[in-house]
Amino acid sequence: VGGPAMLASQKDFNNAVSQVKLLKEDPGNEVKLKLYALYKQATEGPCNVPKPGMLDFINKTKWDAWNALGSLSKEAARQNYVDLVSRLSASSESPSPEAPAADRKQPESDSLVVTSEDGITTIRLNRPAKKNALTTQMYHDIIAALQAASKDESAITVLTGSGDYYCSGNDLTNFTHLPAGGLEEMARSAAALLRDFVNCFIDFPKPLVAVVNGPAVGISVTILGLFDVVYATDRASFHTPFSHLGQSPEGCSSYTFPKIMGSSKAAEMLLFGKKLTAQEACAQGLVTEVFPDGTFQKEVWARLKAYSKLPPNAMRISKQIIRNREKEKLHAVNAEESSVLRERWQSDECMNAIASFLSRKAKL
Ligand SMILES: CCCC/C=C/CC(=O)SCCNC(=O)CCNC(=O)[C@H](O)C(C)(C)COP(=O)(O)OP(=O)(O)OC[C@H]1O[C@@H](n2cnc3c(N)ncnc32)[C@H](O)[C@@H]1OP(=O)(O)O
Repeated sequence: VGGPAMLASQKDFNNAVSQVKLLKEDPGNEVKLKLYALYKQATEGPCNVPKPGMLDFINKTKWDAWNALGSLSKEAARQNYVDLVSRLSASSESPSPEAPAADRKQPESDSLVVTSEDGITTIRLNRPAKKNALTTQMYHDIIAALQAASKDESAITVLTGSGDYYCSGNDLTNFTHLPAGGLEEMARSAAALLRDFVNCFIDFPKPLVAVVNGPAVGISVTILGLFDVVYATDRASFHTPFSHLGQSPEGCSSYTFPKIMGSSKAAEMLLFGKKLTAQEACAQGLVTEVFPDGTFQKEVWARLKAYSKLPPNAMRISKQIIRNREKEKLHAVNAEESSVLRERWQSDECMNAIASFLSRKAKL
């Protein structure tokens, strides 16, 4: 998806190692620890040396930082090291510390806005005139934004929407741009994109928060089961009209929804398209907390800013413990859901439903 970004070379890495020694300002212990861990990972690979004893405090702290990088590849660690040094060099030359996302590759279109501030990377769906419906380009951009956020300096990542909707799900006109290979090829490439997109949520290593600023439809609802926390305005609703569209569940919801809310509540949503209010979604465990619309943004962001000051490694590790044993299962579910949808998208039921929406005969 989108092709892998070019990773830093050994020469870039060696230059960065020399550059660290020339930094004008001491970057502080936390950053030095991160540099140490990345250096070890880049040169020796994952930590497999014995853990120092409790009283060997300094070496134990260093070991913890290295070990927290888990199975990060040598190449990715080298890239992260080079990025970190380049940020440190830039900030020791310029007085502006508020640009942690300046080196982030910006999305290809204005329909997605990615910012990083106060330890929070925010990915904002920005197509309010179309209720933030997800175009093919937006899926690619969200994948890239999540990949960048997983490596940046922020502690927490947030997905939210601009305007009155959170997201109206897949842009139904995505299905009207038939490639040369016809419907079959369209369904194949959409299924591959869906699988990559959902995999990024399954694998995302940091706390991931949905700030649901309005109604949510389709895939924007199903992936909520892969978020760590979901805050919603009391104006939000949660709608998965798959049967109406001749489609079937995705985003691992066929597994996460029954687990979260019990099989019969999940079936009412996923089979019959029952739309939940924010309060109902909260009572069923899909939403963490509902806020009055008037104070939603203020209350939620104040809370997230406070959470973003918590030790980031502790949050990552806690997330790993909570989620890791499920990962294999989730990847299998995602693969199955994507493959079933590949068939569904070629069905008459689905084509008729989409044609009906596009010709304005039906609204959900
Ligand atoms: C490759 C991965 C594929 C993953 C598959 C995922 C499956 C899903 O996500 S299924 C869910 C698909 N979504 C829908 O079916 C929602 C369709 N939209 C609606 O029913 C309504 O637009 C609404 C209930 C969301 C909002 O109704 P409202 O009356 O308030 O506003 P509208 O005038 O209808 O919308 C404004 C504007 O936005 C366009 N639009 C809204 N949603 C979509 C959409 N999902 N796809 C394409 N376009 C959408 C709508 O057509 C209007 O456009 P115009 O102003 O140009 O008429």
